[in-house]
Amino acid sequence: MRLIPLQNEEQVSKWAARHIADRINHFNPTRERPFVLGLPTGGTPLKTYHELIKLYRAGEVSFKNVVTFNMDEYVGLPKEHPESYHSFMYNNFFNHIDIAPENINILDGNSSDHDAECRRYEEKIKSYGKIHLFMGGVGVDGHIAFNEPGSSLSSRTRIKTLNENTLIANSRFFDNDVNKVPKYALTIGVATLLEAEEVMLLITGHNKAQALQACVEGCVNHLWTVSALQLHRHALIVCDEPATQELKVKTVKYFTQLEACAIHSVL
Ligand SMILES: N[C@@H]1[C@@H](O)[C@H](O)[C@@H](COP(=O)(O)O)O[C@@H]1O
Repeated sequence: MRLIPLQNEEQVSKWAARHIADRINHFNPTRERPFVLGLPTGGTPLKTYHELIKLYRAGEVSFKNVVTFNMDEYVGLPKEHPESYHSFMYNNFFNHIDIAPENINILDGNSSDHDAECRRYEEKIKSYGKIHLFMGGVGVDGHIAFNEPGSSLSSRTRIKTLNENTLIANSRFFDNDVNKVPKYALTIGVATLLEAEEVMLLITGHNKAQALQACVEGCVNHLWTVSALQLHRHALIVCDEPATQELKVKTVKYFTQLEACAIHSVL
């Protein structure tokens, strides 16, 4: 695991955007051999999307030969709803870059057969071989994508019931009315995420401090699904200072020193 402790959200988003651009450019994708990028929604990655758009406009990266897979989508919310993850992705990212529409993959939360939709998604990922880089965020209770506490660490893409914490946290996007938040979502599984070649999580803010601690210092535990990252060969956590509040000083120092002198293997 690499932990990149930075000062603030702005630094986190610039670091993450630069990392994604570097990975794409190093891969040198073509139409026949695209770069496959996994993407999240949420407040945390918003600034990273803005930074990626800036890099694209500056000619420093192109998404022409990039295929994307989103982590999750609410069930039963129309695609056009302003809070659907479809709307989020198009409004905040896809409409501003040169990605081909046919290269965008987002789970369909309105399909008539959710199980078949989830199977289709897994098969589509497999058809590209693997996801090269999956960016993610984390919930206050340590969930990744919508893998709520207690989710199997070997789970695949499936329908999940959202727990009360998540409904309350996400009600901020639904007029602060918990009853307006969809009760179910389709989500990639923990195992789906772990199969990506590299996973980069963005963890910012005081309210994520316990999740970061569980991820870096805790035991691998299904109650904090983010801790499954410890099983990944190339897990990368980019965090700000407020998020490190629950970590031991020793832990932060250790990872800071590692970054200062590390030689990173090429994936
Ligand atoms: N399914 C999403 C997660 O993918 C996201 O990481 C989490 C935290 O979002 P935020 O970044 O807004 O705190 O929210 C939702 O539950």
